[in-house]
Amino acid sequence: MSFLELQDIGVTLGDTAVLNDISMHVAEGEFVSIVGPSGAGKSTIFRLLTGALQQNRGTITCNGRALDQTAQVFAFLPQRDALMPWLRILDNLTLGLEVQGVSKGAARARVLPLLADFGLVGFEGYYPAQLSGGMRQRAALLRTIIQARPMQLLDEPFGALDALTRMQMQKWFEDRWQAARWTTLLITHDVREAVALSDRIYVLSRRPARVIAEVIVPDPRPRLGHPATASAHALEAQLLGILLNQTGDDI
Ligand SMILES: Nc1ncnc2c1ncn2[C@@H]1O[C@H](COP(=O)(O)OP(=O)(O)OP(=O)(O)O)[C@@H](O)[C@H]1O
Repeated sequence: MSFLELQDIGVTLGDTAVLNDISMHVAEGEFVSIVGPSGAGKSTIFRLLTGALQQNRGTITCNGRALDQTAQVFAFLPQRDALMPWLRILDNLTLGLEVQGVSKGAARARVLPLLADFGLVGFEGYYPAQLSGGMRQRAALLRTIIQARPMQLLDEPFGALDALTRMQMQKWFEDRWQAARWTTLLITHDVREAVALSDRIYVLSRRPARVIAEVIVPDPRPRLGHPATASAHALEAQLLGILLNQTGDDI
């Protein structure tokens, strides 16, 4: 049984049909990515999962039960403004736990041992604007992961980074994921990133989004830091071809 299951989800916002009969699933410990054209409706799926929006049609279940918005299934890394600029890094890191009701002291005790692995030792007292883009994203990822929720929702976590930092972060994240096997749903525009990190990839059409392809990535991990295999290149080309067929002028 899948951990998360979306069945025939339809969303209309105002007069705009955004999602059209979307069905997808994620198994426990699986890494699944969603790719699709700009404005297709990818983030809208996360808004449904986090309870910010209600679907017009279809069902979402988690472990076979209707998604209970109070069950705190998901740790969510939003696309923008992931860190509070007015809070020091350590306070940003503990924020998610404090919102769950964990005391500041207990939250710090959970965060501090992980700072080294996330490359943040010595930066606890800095404000987000004082860190590099890569460090800010590592902090945002740590704040998400430390919540120890059953599933991570990551919306373009590396999207704002320069190309070199993005590659370094992807490799770093692949290593962390391989060790921890967080159940993960990732939104990305980057097909290379999707192929490098995922077990499975859903491709959405342009709006109103429906699933137009589902591909399995068979390559063993770790994948990054090695030359990509011929099958990975072929998958990337296949995904790009599907996406380019979907995009008009709004890519
Ligand atoms: N309140 C609303 N009324 C009408 N349309 C809306 C509303 N909110 C969002 N939309 C539309 O829904 C579509 C889906 O938005 P969403 O942010 O989910 O796309 P996305 O695939 O995540 O985009 P991107 O890749 O650019 O981040 C967009 O085309 C947007 O214009």
